[in-house]
Amino acid sequence: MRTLVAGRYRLRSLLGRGGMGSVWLAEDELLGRLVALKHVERGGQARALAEARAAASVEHPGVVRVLDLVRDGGEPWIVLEALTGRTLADVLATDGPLPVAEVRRIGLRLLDALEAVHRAGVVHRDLKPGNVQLTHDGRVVLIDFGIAYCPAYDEGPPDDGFAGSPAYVSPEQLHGARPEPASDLFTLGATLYAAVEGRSPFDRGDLFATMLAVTEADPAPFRLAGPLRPVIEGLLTACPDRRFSVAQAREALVTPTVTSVKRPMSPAPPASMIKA
Ligand SMILES: Nc1ncnc2c1ncn2[C@@H]1O[C@H](COP(=O)(O)OP(=O)(O)OP(=O)(O)O)[C@@H](O)[C@H]1O
Repeated sequence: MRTLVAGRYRLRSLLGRGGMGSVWLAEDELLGRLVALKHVERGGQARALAEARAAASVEHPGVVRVLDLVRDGGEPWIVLEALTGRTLADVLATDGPLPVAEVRRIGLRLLDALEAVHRAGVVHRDLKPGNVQLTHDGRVVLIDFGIAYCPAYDEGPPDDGFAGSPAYVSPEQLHGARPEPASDLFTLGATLYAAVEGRSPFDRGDLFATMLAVTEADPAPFRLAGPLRPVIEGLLTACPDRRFSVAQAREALVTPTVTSVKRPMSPAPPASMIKA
């Protein structure tokens, strides 16, 4: 494994590995500071450029900062601010479900981040516990814009069929609908459910059953959410037009007495949309 990338970034240690590639802690030897380097191993230069542009178009403390996009031996590396801490997924795996007050704080910070993302015209499309970094200084940061939709650069809706994480996507994503901000609010609901209940609301063990649950079933029973249940249900409303907006979710999080919203049904996805 090379240790110096683009003649400047000295790789120090592996921070994480996902479906698209690996993320390294590195030292920027020119400026003498630490950065995170994401080696985009799948999808090549075009995918890396799309990911870097989508994240770079948002300037907000709740969104990972993109510093550069470099090539080394023809391979793309995204240079990101180095975040401390762990992902929400890691925290849940080791510590179990979080207290209501902490989930409320995370929810409010993620709403701020999503508002900035949507104001920039971007749809993240992959909000889930594994893409939320909780830093040591209390930041809640949205990472991984690998499948984000950014109309300023994308010519049309993504042609990748279903993309996202089945246990967290919205029903309309499963149907291949044009990406809309409302989808990120559904995935926020699924993420907050997981944070307070300790598991995905729709994961049924296998891919097909999980996708059916997203489109047809109610979330798994609430046991620990307490006052957060109404806002999570409002966000998990199947019909995007009736789903909670950022403003409604924020209001329900700060005054958790909103009446519970019944989650309407939506049709199952066509079999052609389902990838193994
Ligand atoms: N800027 C950063 N600072 C510190 N750690 C990071 C940073 N970005 C990502 N990571 C770590 O690297 C891991 C993988 O990052 P990321 O989710 O961007 O990769 P991916 O290949 O797109 O993953 P996935 O397939 O899970 O979506 C994250 O879970 C996180 O632990």
